[in-house]
Amino acid sequence: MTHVLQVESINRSFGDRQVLKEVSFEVTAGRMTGFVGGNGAGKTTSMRIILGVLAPDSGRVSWQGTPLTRQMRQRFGYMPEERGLYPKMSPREQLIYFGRLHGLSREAAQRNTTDLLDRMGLGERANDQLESLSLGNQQRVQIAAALVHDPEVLVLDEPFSGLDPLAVDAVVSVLREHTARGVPVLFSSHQLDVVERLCDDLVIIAGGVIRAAGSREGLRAAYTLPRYELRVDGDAGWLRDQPGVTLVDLDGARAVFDLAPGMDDQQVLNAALSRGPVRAFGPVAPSLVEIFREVNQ
Ligand SMILES: Nc1ncnc2c1ncn2[C@@H]1O[C@H](COP(=O)(O)OP(=O)(O)OP(=O)(O)O)[C@@H](O)[C@H]1O
Repeated sequence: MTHVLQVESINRSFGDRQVLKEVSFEVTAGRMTGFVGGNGAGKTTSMRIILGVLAPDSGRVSWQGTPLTRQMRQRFGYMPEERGLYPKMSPREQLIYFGRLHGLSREAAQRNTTDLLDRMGLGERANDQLESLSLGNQQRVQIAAALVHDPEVLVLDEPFSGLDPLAVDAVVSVLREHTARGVPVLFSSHQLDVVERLCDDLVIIAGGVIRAAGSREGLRAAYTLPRYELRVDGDAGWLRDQPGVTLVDLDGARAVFDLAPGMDDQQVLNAALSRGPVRAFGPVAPSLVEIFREVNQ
């Protein structure tokens, strides 16, 4: 398979503590992949190994079917957990510097810098000293630094932490442009609501082991309970006596219920319709928070 960043059977220990165990997952071109896991689960360690900052004890990482080399990684964009900008330099100087470091011509580096600073809402602060910017704005510069050389692959460690909702949207729109051009994007986050909103694929890690991976919809479907929501005009209490129905929550006209295996949800819908108008009826998809809790149990 081409155009896929492949992490294959990575193991890594620190001393006698194994923190990554046979970690395998893929980041597909043109998709935003959210990497989620609790504190100490192994996200940063995995990302460092992808970028070659840290060596695995065994396993490998490949891009487009070829094991990564230093030269290939030069074309990657990486936002490390430990932010590494120069406090006395201006955002503009830093971004041009990083662009040049990754092989861009001066003109291309300047062009990309101007464009990115504008897109990130930093145009007016472009020439201020970085340390005079708010933390959220410094974070935007850090993200821009990972993007300035038009990377082939993007790996971002907690890019959204500390950003206000408008900044999150600005960053997401820039990242979406990269995915639209076929760039695979891997980002870690603790903000499950943000991940849920913007990722196409998900990788969930706990205790150094990949617990679940796949498309957001696929995971939701896999973890969907036989749980439904019904909203009617009157009282939905009659559901109590409906065969196969176990009420989970009843709030007058709104009910959440589980349906026994093999029961036909359409029978319940018909029963509801025979009593009056039905305003909503359908399966309840689990939130990412619920999936996350379940795989961490
Ligand atoms: N250089 C190191 N030396 C020793 N232990 C380390 C080192 N780096 C990471 N670890 C350990 O490896 C485990 C995984 O850490 P890692 O930073 O990858 O987790 P994480 O999922 O990124 O966590 P968080 O969400 O808290 O940032 C942790 O138990 C951590 O203490």
